[in-house]
Amino acid sequence: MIDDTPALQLRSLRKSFGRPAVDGIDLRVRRGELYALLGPNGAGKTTTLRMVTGLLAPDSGQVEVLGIDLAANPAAAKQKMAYLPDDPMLYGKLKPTEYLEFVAGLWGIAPEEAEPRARRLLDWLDLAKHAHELTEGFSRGMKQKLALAGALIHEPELLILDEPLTGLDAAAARQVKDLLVSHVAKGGTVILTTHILEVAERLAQRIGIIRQGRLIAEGTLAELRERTLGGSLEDVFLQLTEQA
Ligand SMILES: Nc1ncnc2c1ncn2[C@@H]1O[C@H](COP(=O)(O)OP(=O)(O)OP(=O)(O)O)[C@@H](O)[C@H]1O
Repeated sequence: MIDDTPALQLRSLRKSFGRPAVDGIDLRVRRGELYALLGPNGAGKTTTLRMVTGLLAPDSGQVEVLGIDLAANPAAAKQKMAYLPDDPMLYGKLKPTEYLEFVAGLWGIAPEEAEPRARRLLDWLDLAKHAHELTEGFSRGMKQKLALAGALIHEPELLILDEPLTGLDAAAARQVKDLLVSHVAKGGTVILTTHILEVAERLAQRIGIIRQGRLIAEGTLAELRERTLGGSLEDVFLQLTEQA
């Protein structure tokens, strides 16, 4: 039997901070998909992701991660996903290996299992040569990559990343993009927000556009083009968000 449980299902998700930030979002992301959420500043993207990852309680609506209801079973749902916030927090007095061991410990991963995983991630993200330096001396990009490694240490199926490429140089951006594409190629799922339209255009199978807390359009780039006057993703985006 084919398991068509979506990686993520949102039903009428709402959050208001005095005024609505997320105003009834329904979303379904398939397993094995790379889905990009776009939207102008303040559209509600980060608020949506924070509710998906259990950091913020919705006013109403439902979040289901790989068929698990987040509100009913938060620990099981969180085990399935990783969240990379746009301003990840690290512990400056730890070295990358210590940080990854620490995060692995929080997930209850045995050290003999955590150690090779950490080494693989540090190699992959080209951080191995800094493995024994304190992270307080790291550049923004190095911190971002280490935070990503920390988010991946428990080998989650669903990766949720808020602006993962902001502040990365070309080489680091390439490493992170390769990692995301490889995750999807292995059957995992990635949901990311980005203001870099070219990233969405090149990586995402589907793109969702959020405006004023609502999902106003969704589809492949070709489908979004059909709904508008066409042109580049930038043209399509600006038309859909009425910024053109
Ligand atoms: N903790 C909070 N308290 C009050 N208002 C908030 C809070 N978090 C978000 N908001 C408001 O909710 C709205 C949506 O914000 P959000 O950060 O989700 O937007 P975004 O789409 O991620 O924007 P950006 O692209 O600028 O990161 C904004 O009007 C913001 O000011």
